[in-house]
Amino acid sequence: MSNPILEINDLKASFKTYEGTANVLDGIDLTIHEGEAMALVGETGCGKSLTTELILDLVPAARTSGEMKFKDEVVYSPSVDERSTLRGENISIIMQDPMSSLNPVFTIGEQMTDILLFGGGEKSPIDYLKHKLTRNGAERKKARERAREVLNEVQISSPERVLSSYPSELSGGMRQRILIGMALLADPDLLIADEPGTALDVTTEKKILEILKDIVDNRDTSVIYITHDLGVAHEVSDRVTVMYAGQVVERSPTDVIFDTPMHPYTRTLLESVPSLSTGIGEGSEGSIPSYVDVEAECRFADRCEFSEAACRGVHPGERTLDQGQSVACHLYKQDTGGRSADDTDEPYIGPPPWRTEQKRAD
Ligand SMILES: Nc1ncnc2c1ncn2[C@@H]1O[C@H](COP(=O)(O)OP(=O)(O)OP(=O)(O)O)[C@@H](O)[C@H]1O
Ligand code: NI
Repeated sequence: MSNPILEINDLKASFKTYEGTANVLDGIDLTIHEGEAMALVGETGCGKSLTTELILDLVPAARTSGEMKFKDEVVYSPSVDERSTLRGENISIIMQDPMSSLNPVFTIGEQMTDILLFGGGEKSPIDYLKHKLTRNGAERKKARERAREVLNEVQISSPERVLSSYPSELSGGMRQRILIGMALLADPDLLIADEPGTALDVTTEKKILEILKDIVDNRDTSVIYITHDLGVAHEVSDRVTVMYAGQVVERSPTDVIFDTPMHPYTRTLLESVPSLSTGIGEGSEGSIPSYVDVEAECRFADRCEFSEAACRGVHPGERTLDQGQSVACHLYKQDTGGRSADDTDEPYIGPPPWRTEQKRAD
């Protein structure tokens, strides 16, 4: 396997709310390798966006702990007060909502060249105007040329026209492509795509995902796709990380997880992927627990048909299985004769209970 580009260790994040402290992220570990496409999957509110926004330090209200490394450089650690900011340099994020990420009063061309000339960060209006007036025409022309290049890359066939347009003059699909283009301007080594295209109709969303996948394949960029849909993950990713209520419950190569989901939550997610024949997913019952006073150590315990006393008292820990899969679930301790996840050197590799039931029925 290639080198890790991003490593996150034991990331925790909480918020002060009127009801008390919301402990949202509960020790997230993530590793992305060079050139790898990872899908971060889980239902709404489970902390997918928060995890990736913390990488870019976009959540000032969050109280955090843990360690983060990007290309072997420590960007965040409990011993360091100030985080170095990676935004715009090596990591780009494609936001979910094209309309709120584009400025309605500037043309696409102006917005793209401004990113190239002044960076994407916040500036005071005075600084901004000063810059804008002093930059020379040649530089601006070069920036516009580069903007045209990335618009080609996102398969926009009339880049000149688009560069002269205002966001409101373009379709939703077009705007989403532009956001992808903007994320590419900085030539990022890691791209984070937060549910790209989900605000659009299904056909357009599919097209957006295809374009994105082509770009990622061509550039060999590492990418994190955030999605609530395992069907999407199947199309675009090499590896899947499943989150539930601020915890990672399972990781797996994409092709393996569809065949053998190990965590009961992954299984319910799979059942909610619309089947090709009926087009209707079953969905799963219940919703994620409140992050204020989460009691169970496995946060899925309340919704899990296999839950037992241990699930509420002890965090299951993550155990490595065959085929590059790993799972955090007490189910996979039972058949090891009661040994805990930490002291066993022969991890339980038997099938999940629903598989055994299937076999009996056959
Ligand atoms: N600034 C904040 N202040 C308070 N709570 C926050 C803040 N940002 C995120 N949260 C909480 O963190 C939890 C996780 O949110 P997040 O947006 O990461 O979920 P998600 O998995 O991306 O969901 P979705 O699929 O709906 O985008 C939510 O309960 C949310 O209320
Ligand atoms: Ni989100």
